[in-house]
Amino acid sequence: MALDILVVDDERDIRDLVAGVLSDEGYECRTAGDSETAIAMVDERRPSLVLLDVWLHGSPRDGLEVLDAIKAREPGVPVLIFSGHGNIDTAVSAVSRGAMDFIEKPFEASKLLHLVERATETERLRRENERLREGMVNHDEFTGNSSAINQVRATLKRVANTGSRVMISGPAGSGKEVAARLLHAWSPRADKSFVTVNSARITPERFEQELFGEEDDGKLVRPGLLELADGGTLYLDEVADMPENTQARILRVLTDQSFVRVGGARQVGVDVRVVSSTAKDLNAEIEERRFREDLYYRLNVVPIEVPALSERRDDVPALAEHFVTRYAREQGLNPPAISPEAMAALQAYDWPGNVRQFRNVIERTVILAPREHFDTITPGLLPQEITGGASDAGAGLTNLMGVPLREARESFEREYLRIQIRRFSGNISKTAGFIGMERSALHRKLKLLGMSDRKSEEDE
Ligand SMILES: Nc1ncnc2c1ncn2[C@@H]1O[C@H](COP(=O)(O)OP(=O)(O)OP(=O)(O)O)[C@@H](O)[C@H]1O
Repeated sequence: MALDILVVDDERDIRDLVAGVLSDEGYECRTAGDSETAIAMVDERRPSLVLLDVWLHGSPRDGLEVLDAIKAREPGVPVLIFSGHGNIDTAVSAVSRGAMDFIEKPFEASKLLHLVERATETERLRRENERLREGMVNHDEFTGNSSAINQVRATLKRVANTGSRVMISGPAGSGKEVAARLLHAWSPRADKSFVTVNSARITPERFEQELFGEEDDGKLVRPGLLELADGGTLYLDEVADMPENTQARILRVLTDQSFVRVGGARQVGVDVRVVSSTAKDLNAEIEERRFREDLYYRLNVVPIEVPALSERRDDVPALAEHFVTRYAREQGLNPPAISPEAMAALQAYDWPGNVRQFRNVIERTVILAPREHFDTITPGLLPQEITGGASDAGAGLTNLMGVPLREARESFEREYLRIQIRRFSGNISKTAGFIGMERSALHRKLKLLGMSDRKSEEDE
């Protein structure tokens, strides 16, 4: 989509001339001849840039007042000022009130184009960033129907419409970013950017430039991530990794909704919703003085916890179906079924890398599966690390050859029940249902095998 520029000048010739030059370069132009039309046009659709004459004959508001009105509505929209010889002072004061730069009339088309290009760089980067992220992330839905995930989804829905800050905690790969994107997609900011600040990937020396952008002699050199997120959501991934001096500055941005670029002197206003995530225990980080307590309270208005996959094993079937379908399609295959034994192995495994590891395992399995008659995923197709338990059982069988049948049977039953109970997260009713026993009979059996666990009984 072309960048949309609003040209505001009371002289029709100038408006048409500027609009003509810009249209030839592929920009989309709207024009306004007076202050009120200009403001109405900003309200109608956020422009990528406004070119504004300081002198607006016959308008209720002059150029500086129009500038204020635009900045009050859309603080992130850059404004370039046209000035005549007689009013350079006004143009300079416009810059101190938030305009990006000014250009004196009469001007050369090349000079105008150069300034416009620089002024729209933020918008171009913002779109580019969005496009890249969309391609990369593939719009994962937040798959899963465990009560934990349903609860997360319900909280996201409830807070999406508010501007509240949200902090999402959970181990690496559990889906914190997927949850944050869903929150953004459900919020009124959905048509603006979702920008990620990846604290672990930015070097501490570059942090401030990345976040706040750079300015030289009053001119924007490079916009920061905060500006790219204007109107949208800023996702602070792993906040605990943020350098300490940046923590203090972020705190100020949250209070003022404005910041100063590196090398700059004036305040730049932004309207962002901040969502942060952490895999660390922030209370411990605060105690160790690595994370600011005041920032913690600012960010953690609505806490959301995404548990490890091993704590919500009932999400495994839905996730398996989701990823098997996706990767089979990518390979041009019909999605295969998953055998009950393979599903049991997937559910019993502990997934230290959580959903990310799960996704990678399914992708690898689908890619490496033999192409002929590939209609079902069986345990043999899963990586050894996942089915390790099953092959241990084979080794166990050899060991059992040395003991009487009754002892061997008990050993087997103990191992079998241990895995099944884990697979159903300790829920005895569900385990009993699956293995085909009455719940009370299963309790008796567990007692007999010396496996009854008070916790799982209390859980029911
Ligand atoms: N509920 C889910 N439904 C579908 N895909 C998911 C889900 N949770 C996680 N994923 C997948 O797992 C990958 C990792 O998720 P995500 O990046 O959100 O984790 P994270 O908790 O933010 O981890 P990290 O802190 O390590 O970045 C994502 O790319 C996504 O494909």
